[in-house]
Amino acid sequence: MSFKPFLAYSASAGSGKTFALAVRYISLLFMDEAPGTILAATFTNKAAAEMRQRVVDSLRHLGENDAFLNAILSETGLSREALFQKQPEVLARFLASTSHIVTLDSFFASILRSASLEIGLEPDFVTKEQSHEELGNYFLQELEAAGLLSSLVKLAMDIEDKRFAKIFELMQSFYKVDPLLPQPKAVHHSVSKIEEEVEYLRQDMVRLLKENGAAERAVKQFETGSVKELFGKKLFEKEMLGEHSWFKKVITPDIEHLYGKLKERLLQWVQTRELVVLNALFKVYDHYKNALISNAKASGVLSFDDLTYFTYRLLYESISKEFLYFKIDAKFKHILLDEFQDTSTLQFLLLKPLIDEIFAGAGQSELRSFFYVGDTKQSLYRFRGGVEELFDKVAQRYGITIEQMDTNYRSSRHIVEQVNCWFNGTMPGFVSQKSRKGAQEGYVEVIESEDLLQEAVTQAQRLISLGVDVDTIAFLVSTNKDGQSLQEVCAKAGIHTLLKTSSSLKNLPKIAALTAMVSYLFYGERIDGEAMLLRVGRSLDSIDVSWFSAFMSPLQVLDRLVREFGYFDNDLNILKLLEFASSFTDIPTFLEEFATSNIAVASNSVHGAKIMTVHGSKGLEFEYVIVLDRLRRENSDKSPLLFHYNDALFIDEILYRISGREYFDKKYARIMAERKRLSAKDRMNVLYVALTRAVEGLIVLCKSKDSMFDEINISPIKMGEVITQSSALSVQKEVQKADLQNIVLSHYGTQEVKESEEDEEEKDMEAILFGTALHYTLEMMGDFDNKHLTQAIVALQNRYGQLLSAEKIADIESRVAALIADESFQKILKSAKVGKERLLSYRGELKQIDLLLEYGDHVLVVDYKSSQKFMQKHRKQVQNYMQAIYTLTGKPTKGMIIYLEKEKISFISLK
Ligand SMILES: Nc1ncnc2c1ncn2[C@@H]1O[C@H](COP(=O)(O)OP(=O)(O)OP(=O)(O)O)[C@@H](O)[C@H]1O
Repeated sequence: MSFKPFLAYSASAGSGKTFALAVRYISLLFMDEAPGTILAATFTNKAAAEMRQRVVDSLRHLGENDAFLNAILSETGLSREALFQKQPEVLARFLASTSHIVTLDSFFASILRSASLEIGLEPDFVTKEQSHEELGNYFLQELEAAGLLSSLVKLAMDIEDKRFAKIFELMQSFYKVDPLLPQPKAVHHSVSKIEEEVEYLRQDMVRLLKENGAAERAVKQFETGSVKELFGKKLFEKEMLGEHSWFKKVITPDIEHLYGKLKERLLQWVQTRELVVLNALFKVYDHYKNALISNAKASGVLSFDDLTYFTYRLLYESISKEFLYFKIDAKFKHILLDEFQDTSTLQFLLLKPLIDEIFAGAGQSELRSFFYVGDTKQSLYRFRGGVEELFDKVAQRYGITIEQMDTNYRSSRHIVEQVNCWFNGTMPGFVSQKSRKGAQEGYVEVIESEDLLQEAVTQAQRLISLGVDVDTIAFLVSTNKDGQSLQEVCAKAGIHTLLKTSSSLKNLPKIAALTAMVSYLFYGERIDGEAMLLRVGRSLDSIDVSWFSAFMSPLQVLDRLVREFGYFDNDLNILKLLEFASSFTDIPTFLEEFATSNIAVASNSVHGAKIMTVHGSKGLEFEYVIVLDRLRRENSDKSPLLFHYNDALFIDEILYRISGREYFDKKYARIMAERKRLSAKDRMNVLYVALTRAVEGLIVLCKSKDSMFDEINISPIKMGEVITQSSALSVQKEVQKADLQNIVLSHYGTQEVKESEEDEEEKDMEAILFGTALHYTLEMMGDFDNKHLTQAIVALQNRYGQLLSAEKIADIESRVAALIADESFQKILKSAKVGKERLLSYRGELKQIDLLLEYGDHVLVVDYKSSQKFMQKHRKQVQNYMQAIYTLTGKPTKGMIIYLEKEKISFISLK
């Protein structure tokens, strides 16, 4: 057994840190640890959901991933036999208990919820960001009630600094780190008194300079109208005035002495001003904080910052540890943390009581463990309080061994080599990675271009034309705005893309077109109907909508539209829209509510190249990555206050930022230099994250001047070739207009897109309905397992509940259950890339393939049938599909008909 209870991995991108975390989690389960005692925290909800899925999948299909299996065997020390013997029990136990695979935020929310009454907060709070406007109002009311509105005005006047205009942001930046803030120091001096002294010194200086015959321009440096103006003079960067060429000839010991005193006084001036400003800010901040707290308590709506603040108060100020454990009904014996380099001090402090508890019990007979992984080269969230220094500090504090991992398991050979080459020597502390044995050659290309957007489109089109599936391409950009620009250009070029911000249902063009059609029918604006008609290749004059009545429910109208125009197209998002519409009785309310809705897009129904920011891509991987240089200038750091953290990672200094202060204040100069170094490091980290996301191919598009890649001395190169597994399988997933004109789409839910000639089979309406519903269930299965079957049956009931009897639904469920329990079926899925309901256009016909399984060297076309009644016809149909796939891919193509009959599942292979 190689299980080390206290361990951290600090390792480069793609070296398997998240993989190791999953292995460790499952190993603990096999070591008989209860799921409820293990806390596994990831950075995003998506990562947490993936981790949960991964645990279930791995427990179900333990034997299918050798690397995973071997790692678990080594961690647990169990034999293969023992492991497989335990598998059903471990899976059952995991599924039956509460697991804690979560984000830190949701974990803190759960702690807070279980004991919130202790701090006067109702446990049914919701977590949601609130608008600045709303918070601003609460804040002003609070200040007014305390008679402090005038101090806010005075503060604004005193500071006369544009950066302070965003006072709420400043207040919020305090609130974010509230427990870490220092007490403001008392003010011992008066600003006006210091200003008077400065003025005397300045006048003396002018007099002395003139007496010594200084040139006019030299004297002028000191002939200023205010202390602020004098403070801003660049000449103060000189330690001694004599170092400045304009004063060299006239310098005397008296002048130099005066210069020193002036600098001293100016430093005292800025420090006193800082204290005055901070004290005023803190006074106002107290009220801001009160406003937030009472608002959160009254409304039951908490922002993420509120969540952290309240949890901190709960853990550190309100209750005992014993009481907390009693309340949260869990005692964690194992903690596993991913992406630890981006953990903030506060987050760590919230976890600390739990970690301390683990170490307090270490050495006793019970197994306890703490494990964290991260890569300080990938820390991107300093601006949100992430402190990479925690990585080492935590290891030191608890005596944890930090281990390295040197092999890259993610990327192809050329990518690993090229990343080594770019960062070796340019990124401090970078250690080259090795490629894993048997890694693909892969592909890397760096292209210089002045029109990055156009080039990105050209490159994506080229990849697609070479057979790359558009779903496997990701564009990485610097900002959301850059992403939007790229999405527009891609849309014009006909490349389907998914932007993170477009993941709300109302932003999907297909759904937007459908709801606009409802709007057209109700309000009569012709333009609203155009988008949908264009998509189905019809015109307003050619459609009959006489069935429409303004008194119909939104659901009825949508349902009718979808049926009339064959719009369903197996799209889960249509179902989501129908579900949403079902709660409205009138059309105008539905349209209004939909316009402001935020309904998540069905995750497995989203197709297209992904567009995301580099920050958003952290921890993820994609087959092909196109990284774009920055399209817009980077915003400069304008924050008016600088926080300085001490060794314990608490804030020990808040510095008022003013240009030129570094000439007077050594500590400030040091902090500014450190900040500059860290910003440069952050920029480098962004490049590192961006360039390490690709599995197979990486294309970098950079500008010839002012490129963000300048820091790693990038230059055009090309290594390797694009080699795709499934050349032409990226056939249109979106129905093209031209195709639609040639075919008649049948009603949604049917598997056959082209309506075939009337024949005996299709006259039996009952059988058609049953067959359609069976296909629909199979189509709704995310994966072929029982969990997904349960979900698919819910979808089936939603859709066909009115049309099918309970008996028929139960029949469908048992047929699909029998299919997924069938070993030979699971065997054909193994090592195949699974495509469901693949739409392809062949010789002017649209074909929809139930299940397309792509293996390394061949393809298998699978068609489901509910009865063997028309076997000959079925064979012909599948052979037809095989021919189409063979022509498109050039790969040997086999066929299979799966008969899902009541009594048995049978498989007919076709060659
Ligand atoms: N020991 C291993 N054997 C085989 N494949 C592995 C192994 N470790 C990791 N992988 C695979 O390599 C890829 C990268 O792994 P993973 O995401 O865990 O890396 P990471 O270190 O967390 O990366 P990042 O720092 O970018 O988040 C994944 O596809 C993973 O399944």
